[in-house]
Amino acid sequence: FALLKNTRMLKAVQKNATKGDPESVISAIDYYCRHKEWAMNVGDEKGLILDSVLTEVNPSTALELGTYCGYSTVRIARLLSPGSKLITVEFNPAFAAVARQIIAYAGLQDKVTLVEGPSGDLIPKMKARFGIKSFDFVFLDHWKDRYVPDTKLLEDCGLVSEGSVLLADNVICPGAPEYLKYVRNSPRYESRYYKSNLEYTKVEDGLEKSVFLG
Ligand SMILES: O=C(NCCCCCn1ccnc1)c1cc(-c2ccc(F)cc2)cc(O)c1O
Ligand SMILES: [Mg+2]
Repeated sequence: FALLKNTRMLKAVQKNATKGDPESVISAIDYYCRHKEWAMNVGDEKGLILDSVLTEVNPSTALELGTYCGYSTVRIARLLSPGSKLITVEFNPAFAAVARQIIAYAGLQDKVTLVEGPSGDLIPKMKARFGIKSFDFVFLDHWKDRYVPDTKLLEDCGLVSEGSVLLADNVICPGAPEYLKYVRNSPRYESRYYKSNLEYTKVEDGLEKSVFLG
């Protein structure tokens, strides 16, 4: 049933959004998830925080861990400067299939590379495969117990450098307590919590922004 939900979301985008217009794709998904079926997109409220952090960083290379249906992928890619690139990683092929179509519908496919597979295997291959020096911005929104191991992996692979910004979704709900401990206790990060709500609900959640100090 959950997989069918994603195709229903795609249908809602194709029906209600304008092809090539990212804002209308974002609105169509938010409307669908608020009024028809809840889904685990970062959503409109936390999305505004994502937008503001992204605009501040203005990354030339960005990484997203956890594509899902591509909602935050579209939010990020629509704000990238010309020539900037976003790599997004999704483990679930059914999610990835829907995301590709939603990203294409928004007209952002030239800015986005969607890679399918386990983040733990893909991260060490990023430099070789994509010629990435390091990521200026990383959005963590995948399995919450992968936030710490994948952050350590990014450090060990030299994929974050001084000034790189990590932004993590769901640090309260479902929660990523080990991650909060890691970035808040590490002398290598300057961390800040942005209080918000779980997408489309009144439940508390928030985003943690952590600047890598090198
Ligand atoms: O689990 C989440 N995301 C990961 C999905 C799978 C990632 C697969 N993958 C991709 C790449 N590598 C692995 C998530 C969950 C919730 C939530 C909150 C409350 C509730 F009652 C139920 C669910 C809210 C979110 O905002 C989330 O992001
Ligand atoms: Mg999330």
